[in-house]
Amino acid sequence: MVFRQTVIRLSEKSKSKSSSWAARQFRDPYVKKRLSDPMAYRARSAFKLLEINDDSNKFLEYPDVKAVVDLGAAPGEKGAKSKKWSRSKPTSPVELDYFDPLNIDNLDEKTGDVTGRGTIVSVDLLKIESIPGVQTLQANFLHQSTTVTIKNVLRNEDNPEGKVDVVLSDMAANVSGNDTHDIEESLEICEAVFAFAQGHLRTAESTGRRRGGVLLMKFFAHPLLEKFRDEKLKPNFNHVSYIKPSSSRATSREGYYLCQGWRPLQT
Ligand SMILES: C[S@@+](CC[C@H](N)C(=O)[O-])C[C@H]1O[C@@H](n2cnc3c(N)ncnc32)[C@H](O)[C@@H]1O
Repeated sequence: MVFRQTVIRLSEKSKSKSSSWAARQFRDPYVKKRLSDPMAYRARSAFKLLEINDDSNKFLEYPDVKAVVDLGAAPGEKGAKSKKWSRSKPTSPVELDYFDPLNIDNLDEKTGDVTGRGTIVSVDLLKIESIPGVQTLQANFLHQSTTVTIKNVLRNEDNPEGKVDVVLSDMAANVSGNDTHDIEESLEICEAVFAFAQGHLRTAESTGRRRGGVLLMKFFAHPLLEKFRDEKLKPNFNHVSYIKPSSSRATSREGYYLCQGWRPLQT
């Protein structure tokens, strides 16, 4: 498997730039254009992420957020069907075929240079088209070797332990129609994501922020998932909330747990 190397250059300039991330995003006419046209987004999750970030004390925008792991990152049906998603050379800025919703790499769309403050690793069973500034990995997250690979990608001289500041999981198995089976799969994925957080998430204490160390995960509503939240998430995070973004289909039983402030019971 091939990785596109992220160029990491930490500068005061890029740090201050990133703090006004959302404001810039919404002022940017090209982003506005893409917001007005959902088909121009590679992934529907970009909308959910923007919405959740905006409504939740903008957890992605802290300058200390330098490593993000994005699980289940391949575009959904809508994005994949979009013609605009092809990798052909864009003829004008509004036809750019990528959008990094995290923007932590501060990609210069004109030059293609990446001058950001950190690393994004995107993982999916399906192939993810390359995104400038993002390291993509086609792999089964449930395999232990995937975790090892992610850690190796995250490791660098600024992050020798391969720690993560934010873990995002939009992973979900295909709905089978068998409720018991679908819930079991959702639980299995959530347990695996939690186990990854246990090994890799930076603690709130080490960031000096009560809400530092963030895990945002998709789940399918069911009492077993509530039990998981009460037994695993609540005791290990300072703040856990349930989120149903308006951009998530009302008919879907999907929801998100936003867990902020990792304070593991056992390290
Ligand atoms: C809801 S889709 C993600 C959609 C995408 N984030 C978007 O908004 O367009 C769920 C994704 O999780 C991925 N997935 C499910 N199980 C996985 C696993 N064990 N390892 C990696 N990816 C997985 C699927 O391949 C699928 O692309």
